[in-house]
Amino acid sequence: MFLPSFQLENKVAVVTGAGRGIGRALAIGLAEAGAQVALLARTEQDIINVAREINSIGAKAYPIVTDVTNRDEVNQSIAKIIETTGTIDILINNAGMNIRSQALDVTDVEWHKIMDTNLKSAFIMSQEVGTFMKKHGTGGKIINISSVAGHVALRTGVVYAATKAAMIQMTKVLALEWGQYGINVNSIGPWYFKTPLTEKLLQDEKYVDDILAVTPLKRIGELEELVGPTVFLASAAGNYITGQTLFVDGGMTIQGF
Ligand SMILES: NC(=O)C1=CN([C@@H]2O[C@H](COP(=O)(O)OP(=O)(O)OC[C@H]3O[C@@H](n4cnc5c(N)ncnc54)[C@H](OP(=O)(O)O)[C@@H]3O)[C@@H](O)[C@H]2O)C=CC1
Ligand SMILES: C[C@H](O)[C@@H]1OC(=O)[C@H](O)[C@@H]1O
Repeated sequence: MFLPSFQLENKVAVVTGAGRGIGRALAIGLAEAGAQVALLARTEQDIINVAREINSIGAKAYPIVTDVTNRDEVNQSIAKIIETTGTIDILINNAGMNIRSQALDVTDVEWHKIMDTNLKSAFIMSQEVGTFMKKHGTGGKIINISSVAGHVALRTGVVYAATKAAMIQMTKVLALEWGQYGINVNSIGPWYFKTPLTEKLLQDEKYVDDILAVTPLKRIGELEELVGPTVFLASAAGNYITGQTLFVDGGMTIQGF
């Protein structure tokens, strides 16, 4: 037998930013692969709605209102997940936001908002879940949702780009430190996908033309095309992959001239 399992039966996954967009899609996809899924976000109704979608396919979901930039709330939510399920096997650091300012216009408030939401949250979630995984001794999978913006220069803001580049480097160092505990740490780097974060931009035909001009596959990605690579990295099929960033980008990051 050479084909490993892509199934996540009996696994417990935690998804941050699971109430909308990519996080919602990843949470449902992980549940479809067999996982129980804890859904973390600040808007209770959003995560309740996603939990209902997951329950409707016969899977278990745990909506837990959490501001993942707040260490105390993170600790309380992780303790609640472990108390309820007994374990955490998979962490998806997806929560993120952007304020698309030119560098000279960025305020301190904007800096801290983007840094805390995109980078600090991923780090404190990884610290708290990594502590459990190390102590529990059964390893685990941590997947950070970075962006092509962390690898090539986009016009969507320098602070956001810095957080996404930092996520890629954080992925490598955590993979180095935690490999000995059987914890795989990887990143996914999406190009544009239609979500509430990008919806207005993707309604602008000229903007979409600009996107497609630098996208070899000449189309915007579908959310299920992010779910597949994420489930792959979260499953046994990804057991010997760590410290890597998988760009799910229609070829955008290889486009030269
Ligand atoms: N859409 C795209 O084209 C791309 C997106 N990405 C990345 O993918 C990730 C998801 O993006 P996308 O789905 O588009 O974004 P959305 O704005 O659609 O969703 C963001 C999610 O994160 C949650 N969130 C935001 N702040 C916090 C917080 N402090 N605590 C807990 N949850 C929080 C939101 O819920 P709530 O407000 O209720 O807390 C929401 O559920 C982000 O990291 C983004 O950078 C990367 C490349 C491209
Ligand atoms: C592709 C980027 O991650 C994405 O594009 C946007 O406009 C968002 O603000 C993000 O930067």
